[in-house]
Amino acid sequence: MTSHVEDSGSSARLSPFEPGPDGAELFTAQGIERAWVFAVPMRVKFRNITVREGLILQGSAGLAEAAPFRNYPPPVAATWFAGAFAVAARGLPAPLSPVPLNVTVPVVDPDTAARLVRESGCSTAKVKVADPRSSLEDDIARIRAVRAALGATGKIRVDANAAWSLAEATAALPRLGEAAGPGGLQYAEQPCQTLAELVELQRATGIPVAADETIRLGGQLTEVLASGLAAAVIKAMPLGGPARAAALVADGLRAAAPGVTSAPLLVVSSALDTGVGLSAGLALATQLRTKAACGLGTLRLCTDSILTADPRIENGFLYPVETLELKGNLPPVSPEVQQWWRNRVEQVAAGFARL
Ligand SMILES: O=C(O)CCC(=O)C1=CC=C[C@@H](O)[C@@H]1C(=O)O
Ligand SMILES: [Mg+2]
Repeated sequence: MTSHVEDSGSSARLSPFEPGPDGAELFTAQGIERAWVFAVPMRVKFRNITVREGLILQGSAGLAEAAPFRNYPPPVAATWFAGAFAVAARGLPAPLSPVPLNVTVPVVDPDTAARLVRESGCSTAKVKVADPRSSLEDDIARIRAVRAALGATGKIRVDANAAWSLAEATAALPRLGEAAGPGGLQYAEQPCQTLAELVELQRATGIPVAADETIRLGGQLTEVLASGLAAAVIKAMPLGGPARAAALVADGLRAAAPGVTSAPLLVVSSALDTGVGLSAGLALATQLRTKAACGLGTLRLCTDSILTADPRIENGFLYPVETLELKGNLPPVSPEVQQWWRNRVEQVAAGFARL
């Protein structure tokens, strides 16, 4: 069920990044002084990813992360780059607050799931479900193991990454809620694809539902905030950086206010970022003053780090790191990966030129 990444390749990799001609022009216009490409192996396969890749950009205010997933469409990738340009040029607000975390439980066997929960110190767990490589019975066993490790008072969320039809989700969620035991599920994150399905599912099952892909890929943050869904998953860099993400949330909540009686829980989550992107997540959580456990504990899913010091996880909280500094002695990224990111930046530059 779980594919483990080879030990031999467990080191993070980092190389200076040479943009192509259009990318170089874009970087100069955006005040980017230096850039690097990174590749960090994952401990376990996570949403089909075994190596997390992306760019680190340095501007006058510091480091920023531009790491849209390879399969992201160009406009979503461009928004992510725009966010990185903003962070590199203007920096993050200070000071950043520590935030409570959820432990992220990938599609692993029940014993591994329980161990991840126990090691995390978190009182909220987010369990990945509905993976094509596993069954509903596997999901139920994983959730039971998580409940046993978490104790009766912990909260359990599940994330289906839009894998189910409305009918499948309507059948599966009550069973997962039962497996979660006391209190059931805190919420189910993106069980189905469309916002209409999510709203109908929450109404039909009475189980709280959160939107994720509808926001970060579908661009429907405002609609989600007005929809009556129980929670909204907000990711700083895919939404154009922490300042823009916070502004979009504030605008959306203002617009929704007259008709919506209860605002959704705002859950700031990682995009499997390095410590650079996670710092932007901390900035967003600080600005939104969200009390919900954040999905920013994902460094545990990686084998290694590109920074000399990362935001620190302690007792289920993430604490900011004062200075972001890249390690100086990492092995280089493969030519194929470097070329892929050169092409990605050329494509993003073409999009910016059309604006
Ligand atoms: O929210 C968390 O606990 C961790 C982050 C996480 O689950 C994700 C990070 C990156 C890509 C996504 O597919 C995935 C998610 O769907 O929320
Ligand atoms: Mg999600």
